[in-house]
Amino acid sequence: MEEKKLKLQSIKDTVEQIAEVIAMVLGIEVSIIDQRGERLYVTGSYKDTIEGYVSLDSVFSEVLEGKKDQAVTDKLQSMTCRDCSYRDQCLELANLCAPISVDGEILGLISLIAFDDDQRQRLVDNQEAYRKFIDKMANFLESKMIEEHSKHQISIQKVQLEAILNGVDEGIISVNAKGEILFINENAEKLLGKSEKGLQGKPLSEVFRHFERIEKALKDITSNNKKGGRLISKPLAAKNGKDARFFLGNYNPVRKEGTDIGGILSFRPYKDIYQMAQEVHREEAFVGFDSIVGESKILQETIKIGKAAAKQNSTVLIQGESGTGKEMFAKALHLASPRREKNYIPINCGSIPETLLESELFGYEPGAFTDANKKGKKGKFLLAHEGTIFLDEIGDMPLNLQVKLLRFLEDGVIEPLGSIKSKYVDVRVIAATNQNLEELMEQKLFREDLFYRLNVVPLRIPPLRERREDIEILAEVFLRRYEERFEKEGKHLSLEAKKVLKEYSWPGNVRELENCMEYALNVSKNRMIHKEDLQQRILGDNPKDPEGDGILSLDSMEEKMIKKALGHYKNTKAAAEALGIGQATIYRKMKKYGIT
Ligand SMILES: Nc1ncnc2c1ncn2[C@@H]1O[C@H](COP(=O)(O)OP(=O)(O)OP(=O)(O)O)[C@@H](O)[C@H]1O
Repeated sequence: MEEKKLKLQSIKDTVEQIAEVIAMVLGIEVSIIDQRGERLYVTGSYKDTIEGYVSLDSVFSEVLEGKKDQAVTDKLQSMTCRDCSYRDQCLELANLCAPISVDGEILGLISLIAFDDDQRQRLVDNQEAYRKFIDKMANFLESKMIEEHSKHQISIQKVQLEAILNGVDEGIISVNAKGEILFINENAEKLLGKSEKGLQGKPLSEVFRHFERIEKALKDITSNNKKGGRLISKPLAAKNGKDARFFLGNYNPVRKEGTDIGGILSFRPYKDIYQMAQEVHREEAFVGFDSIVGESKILQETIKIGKAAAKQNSTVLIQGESGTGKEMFAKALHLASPRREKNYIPINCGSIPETLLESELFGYEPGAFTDANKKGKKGKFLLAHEGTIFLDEIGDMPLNLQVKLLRFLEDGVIEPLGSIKSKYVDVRVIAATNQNLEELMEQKLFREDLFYRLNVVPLRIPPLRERREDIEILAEVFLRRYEERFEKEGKHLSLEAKKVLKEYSWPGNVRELENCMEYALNVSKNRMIHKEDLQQRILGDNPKDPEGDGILSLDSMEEKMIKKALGHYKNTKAAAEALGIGQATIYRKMKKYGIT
């Protein structure tokens, strides 16, 4: 953007007033000329007789070019006037000029003009005093021009700043030292459902519920901290009739020379932040094979097989105990495959009731059942068209669906419920199980033909106890993953704690280790995570209560109760019923605590 230059025209009113003041005080006419030689103002009765621009060979041009000093120019004696092309029309007998300049650049001049002999004589006699006076006046015009220029710059900056603030996704409100609203951006208007007009001048406590508490918290931080308090990620509820709108906000005080002169509140809807956090976590959580942590030879070998398998289109059967990372491998296979741009659709065959699994997988036609969605439903296979479907817990798939899956693997077609026609879909299948499929086959619970169709590329994920070298690095990765969430950064494992971790059998594998680190981070009280900060089961059969007071965390209680119920009933359905939770919930919680 071109920066506006300093110009005398921008203070035209002041130019006129100053010219009149000088003329009145000195009794001599005054002309003020700008940088380009235009007479901006002439006092007295000659106003209309004098030409708009000075001639280029006049004494004024010399002053504007910085060639002449400020002595009186007497027309009768001046060489410049003798050669001036305007000489014959010129009515001026003498003049005294003072340049108006800023930072060495001449931006115009003030000229005292004698139109008669009396004025000329006074000019000659008092030139020293007059010169000082018009110099002062020139200085005044200079500072006025600078002031006008800064005002202009500030107004441009204000417009730019408002455009920036209106362009951000957050709501932004600035307040003065009393907490009254000065500015509110367009997004804040939208989020609060109120207009800027209605909000200007109002205290924030009229806009947000319980803002007084926030102000008090701020004061408390400020009184303990010379730099002044800041609030980060504070929950805010905006008053909106009976309803409230919820946000997370940051408040930054604006301070000048140690004094609060106001503050800036920025806020986003709570919902957005939650979604964003989830997305970031998901993104950060997985980028493919590179996210699979572990340096053991056996794991590296498995990754190598996985990478090679990813390039082909063959069906992969991932086998491994619960929590070994089967799902991770499945996702990594998809991301390393030519299908990576298409859908990856995971489905857990064990956590969906048998009656629903068929429609979940293969969908149904419009009007297939009386209480079904009238438009029909696309099954996971159709959603995964050209991509990958991950059939987790394949060992739990009921036999009738095993037939349908086999049909797909053999002919590439599926049959949605209620349809008489088969549909062709292009889907790569990755299946996983922590069960022993050979045993299931012996018990006739798993079809042999399906097994061989699935097991084209077998991938066995080794349990953690077979790759103890990975334990320390995995533990470290999980500590770093959770430390931000719990705001407990820089924690490390003591040598003793590492030893315990390495010796433990890890029946819940990596998931159990992950939970163990989350727990340890939670309970540890100093920078080092000691062996006492680890869960009791990891410490051994007869561990000491780390707190010594018999109090368990709610998570530990939950884990204990689930184990007790499972031990007692020997099946998940009955255990879930006894605990008063659904079957999907007990599966989720079993997964969480690494219970197999
Ligand atoms: N090598 C690894 N590096 C990093 N994280 C891992 C690794 N292996 C497993 N995990 C983590 O452990 C947890 C369990 O992994 P995942 O769900 O893939 O296991 P799973 O074998 O599919 O379990 P289940 O059989 O119970 O479904 C996840 O949070 C995953 O991020």
